[in-house]
Amino acid sequence: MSTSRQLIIEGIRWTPYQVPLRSSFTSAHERLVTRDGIIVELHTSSGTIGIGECAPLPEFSGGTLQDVMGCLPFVAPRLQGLALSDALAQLDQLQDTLPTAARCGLETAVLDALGQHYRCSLATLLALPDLIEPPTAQDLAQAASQVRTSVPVNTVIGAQEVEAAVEQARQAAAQGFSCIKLKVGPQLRQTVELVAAVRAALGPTIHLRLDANESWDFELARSILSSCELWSIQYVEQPLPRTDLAGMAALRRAVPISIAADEVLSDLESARRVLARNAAGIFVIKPQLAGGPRQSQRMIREATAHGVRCVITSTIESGVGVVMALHLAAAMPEITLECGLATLPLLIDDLIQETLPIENGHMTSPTAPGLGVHLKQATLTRYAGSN
Ligand SMILES: O=C(O)CCC(=O)c1ccccc1C(=O)O
Ligand SMILES: [Mg+2]
Repeated sequence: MSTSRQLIIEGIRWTPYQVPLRSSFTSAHERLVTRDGIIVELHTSSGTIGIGECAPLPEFSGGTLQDVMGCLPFVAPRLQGLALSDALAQLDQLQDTLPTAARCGLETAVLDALGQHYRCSLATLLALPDLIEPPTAQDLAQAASQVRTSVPVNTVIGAQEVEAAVEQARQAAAQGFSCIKLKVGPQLRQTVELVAAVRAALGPTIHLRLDANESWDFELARSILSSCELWSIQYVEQPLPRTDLAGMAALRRAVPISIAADEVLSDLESARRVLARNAAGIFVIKPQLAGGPRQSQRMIREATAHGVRCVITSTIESGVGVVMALHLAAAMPEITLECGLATLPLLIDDLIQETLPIENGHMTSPTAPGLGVHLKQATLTRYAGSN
């Protein structure tokens, strides 16, 4: 196997996009109408192109789209001329100076090119014990054998009137989803009514999870979750503000429902703080916000070592970012719960040529080299943003 050392980064291009959602999507944070992000294309000396996506969520962490746009002209030249493996090391070194989504997009593009070079999927690359170069054919076969072919996913239902949410939940169950996540807000009666109605409509076996996106305080959380105990909730994401680690830890003791950390997880350090405070039983890992697939892997391994289970989710980005997260989920045996990756149908267009079907509540990571997906250039041009 030839080493990737001969493979040099010749240039990096980036294109901002703004893709409308099919219909607006509401959480306790905001009402999302369009999704903005940046597609990165990395050209190598062998003529291959690696792609990646930067799609920050400013209300979470890691900066704004403008922050990412602002840093790319400075980072790109520092990667240019480097071998792919040196570029990964360089990104690690720059880690603290880059918005996490920038690091995520650049790292994805490097790994996509690396996977194409070794003719293995990104999932296989991520399942290697180490990215020591070059992996032998046996290393790659061993890693490939650990990759799951199919990843169970949940669907997510935006905050809305009970009747409409129940109808969407019915449709999701009919499509084969066995896990449904409901976005909820700071209303006690409406939330309990919603959970009861969805549970009644779906029967006892579907997994139901809630996402409060920080909109509750301790007493409201205790009331809602105590009232929902009967309806069997898999877990609730970020019930309390991200700063309230003590409240999260106390809530875990006060209610018999698992508490998941989401907004509070902005990097490895924040994950360590949550683990140290015993503030969550589950981690929601968004590779865009964690700083890319490899940083996500570090967080997932530390969490797992502490008995905390992890879920990988999208940030409602395009197919480029979602397929990266799907490869990550497929590569890691630690990931056993349903992942929040069924979000491409929310967008008018996913910007990729391939389709990533959701069948019976599962998604399959591509086996083609690298990410295994390619940009629809004309569509990217059509949705090119003005950022
Ligand atoms: O988890 C999912 O099913 C989809 C991902 C999701 O809900 C989400 C998407 C964009 C921004 C925030 C969130 C969130 O989990 O809070
Ligand atoms: Mg969440």
